[in-house]
Amino acid sequence: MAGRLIYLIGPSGSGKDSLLDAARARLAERGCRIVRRVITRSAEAVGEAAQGVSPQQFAAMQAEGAFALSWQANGLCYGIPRQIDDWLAAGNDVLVNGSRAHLVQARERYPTALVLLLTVDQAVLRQRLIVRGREALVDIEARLARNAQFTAELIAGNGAGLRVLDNSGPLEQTVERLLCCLDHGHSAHAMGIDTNL
Ligand SMILES: Nc1ncnc2c1ncn2[C@@H]1O[C@H](COP(=O)(O)OP(=O)(O)OP(=O)(O)O)[C@@H](O)[C@H]1O
Ligand SMILES: O=P(O)(O)OC[C@H]1O[C@H](OP(=O)(O)O)[C@H](O)[C@@H]1O
Repeated sequence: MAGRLIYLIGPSGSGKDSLLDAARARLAERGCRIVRRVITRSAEAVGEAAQGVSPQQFAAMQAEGAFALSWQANGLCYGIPRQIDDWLAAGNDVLVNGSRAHLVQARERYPTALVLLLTVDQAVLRQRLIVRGREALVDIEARLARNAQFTAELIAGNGAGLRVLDNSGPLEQTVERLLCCLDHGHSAHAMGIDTNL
């Protein structure tokens, strides 16, 4: 049986990468793979969770059909390697750190995708971005401003069927919520279930 695409989205700084790191071993136990993204960010800034490439390399990879999904956001290009289709065909679930702006396209290509929206209190979010210190303050403000656009779009209906996971509290709690979602197809402790945000 084919695996399921799990498309994790949420504001910049809501904790997508942290959650995937913290849940990595337990996801692997369940046969769920986490895809390593290709990003046009410097190798030092992407960490192990992504492959950093130049814009030219990214364009060449895209032209070769290397990506199952790709998008642009925050001045960067993001690609999800086509390898995920082999994993899905082999029966593995595949977790993607996705983009809210690319949700419609992701659902078109993977109609059975489970979409998880990670949320965090706005005041906590700003603080976490500042403490993380990956972007300059001006870029942090741009990322926070970008969120307002998505809140409006999700309220307008694009978010129907999303499962919401709140990450305002300890990460361990969010890991449990994620695993509950995956094991039972629903999030008993999530902030909302099948929300129409
Ligand atoms: N539950 C949590 N409690 C405290 N700090 C957290 C929690 N989750 C994440 N953080 C911290 O918040 C910051 C942002 O997290 P992270 O980089 O994982 O977010 P992200 O959603 O992947 O962001 P982006 O989309 O910009 O890559 C990090 O410094 C991380 O350590
Ligand atoms: O704002 P939206 O479209 O949801 O997401 C845009 C992209 O920005 C973030 O990446 P990062 O902060 O550059 O690592 C997300 O992970 C996503 O890929």
